[in-house]
Amino acid sequence: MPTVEVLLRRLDPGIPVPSYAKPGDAGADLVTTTDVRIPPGERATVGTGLAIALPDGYAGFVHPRSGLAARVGLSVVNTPGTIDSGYRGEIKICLVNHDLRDAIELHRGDRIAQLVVQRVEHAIFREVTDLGGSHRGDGGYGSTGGHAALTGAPAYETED
Ligand SMILES: O=c1ccn([C@H]2C[C@H](O)[C@@H](COP(=O)(O)OP(=O)(O)OP(=O)(O)O)O2)c(=O)[nH]1
Ligand SMILES: [Mg+2]
Repeated sequence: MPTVEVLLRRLDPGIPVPSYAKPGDAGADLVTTTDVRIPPGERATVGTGLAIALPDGYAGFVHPRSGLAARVGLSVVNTPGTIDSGYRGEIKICLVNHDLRDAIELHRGDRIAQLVVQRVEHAIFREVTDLGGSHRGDGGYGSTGGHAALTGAPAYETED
């Protein structure tokens, strides 16, 4: 895995420096600094106790952890949260409980999301009147079919 140095401050010295659980992992786990209870369907913003300085040309993306998502319905409201290279404040995470029945109890130090550091580029937007042709053209929003149907409707549209 290629690496990039990211300057980091621990605003909360009791919180570990983020680390990758396995050598090929894309995300380094982030923890909550506080205990929090998220009722069904509600959200809560928690601190991670970390501030970073990403190099120019990089951004951080805060993704949910799939195990917690599948097990209890925990996700990130604005997934993936975008950490700009110029941001020096505490990385915060806006969590959401997608479960409709049970609250989620989180405790200080629990790993609740993961930070993916990626290269990014700025576009130079050049306005034109003709974008040129492509195979897809302007077909979007399910134009290729195969999307799930609502209850009672056929799974695939038929030609007749
Ligand atoms: O999950 C997140 C998302 C963002 N941020 C911080 C870092 C980021 O650089 C800054 C701004 O994020 P964003 O641009 O997504 O939010 P905004 O609502 O557009 O705020 P702003 O007007 O400050 O850009 O907030 C976090 O700590 N956690
Ligand atoms: Mg913004």
